[in-house]
Amino acid sequence: MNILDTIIAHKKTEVATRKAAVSIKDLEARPGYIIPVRSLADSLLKENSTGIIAEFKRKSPSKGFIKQDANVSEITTAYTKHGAACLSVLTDEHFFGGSDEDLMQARKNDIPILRKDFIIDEYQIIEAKSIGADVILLIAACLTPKEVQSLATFAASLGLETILELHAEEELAHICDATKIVGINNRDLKTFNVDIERSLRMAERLPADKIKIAESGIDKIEDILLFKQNGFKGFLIGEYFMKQEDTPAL
Ligand SMILES: O=P(O)(O)OC[C@@H](O)[C@@H](O)c1c[nH]c2ccccc12
Repeated sequence: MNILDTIIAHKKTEVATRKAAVSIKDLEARPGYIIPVRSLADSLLKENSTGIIAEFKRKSPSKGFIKQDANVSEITTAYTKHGAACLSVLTDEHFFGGSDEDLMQARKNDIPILRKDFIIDEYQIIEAKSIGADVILLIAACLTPKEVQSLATFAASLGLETILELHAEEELAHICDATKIVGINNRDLKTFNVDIERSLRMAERLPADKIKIAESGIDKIEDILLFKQNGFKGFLIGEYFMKQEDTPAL
């Protein structure tokens, strides 16, 4: 089993446990459920947008701990103050050391928030809304095209946007009407190899009407300029920011 298979197997058990513990009715009654949703698409298409999607990530299976004692409130507020277009908060506990609580703390910032997790079930989308997320991620490598279509349509019915994450050309068939934002992950989630050029190669193959985001391994302004020249509107950056002693100016 590769790491992605391991994560998904674990996620299935986790979702079953969560479903048994908290009913959908209880999720819908949470205060976060009724707060207005902020649009990532609108934020990225603003003329003066930095396009930066700044991620809060304590650890990852590929890197281990990046910043174990990181303070989510301080870091996400600094990201927002320095012009991030969106926050991304890992909520997966087991592999990434995140939590729903982290996202709820980040929610005090008035910009869109991506719930970064491995979504395989509608329940997790209701959960995302209940903790104040605006955007969810659907990863093509662990879903069928039909599942993407159905989960993205469900998210839209709750007012949430979806980023469809692609890595390989074979996954282009996962693109559907319900997903207007497409992220290209430069990191292969099965091997952890990072190749920045991947975004550029895949970009040529994407329909023109999709908003394009480059994800992972970005640590230079030159990378961002190159992505911009190739039509990317968003740049998802985690490790580079999390490794800084001070949160860097954008
Ligand atoms: O830390 P990086 O290399 O800047 O990458 C951020 C983000 O792209 C990465 O965390 C990510 C992209 N897709 C994912 C899916 C699940 C977990 C994590 C991810």
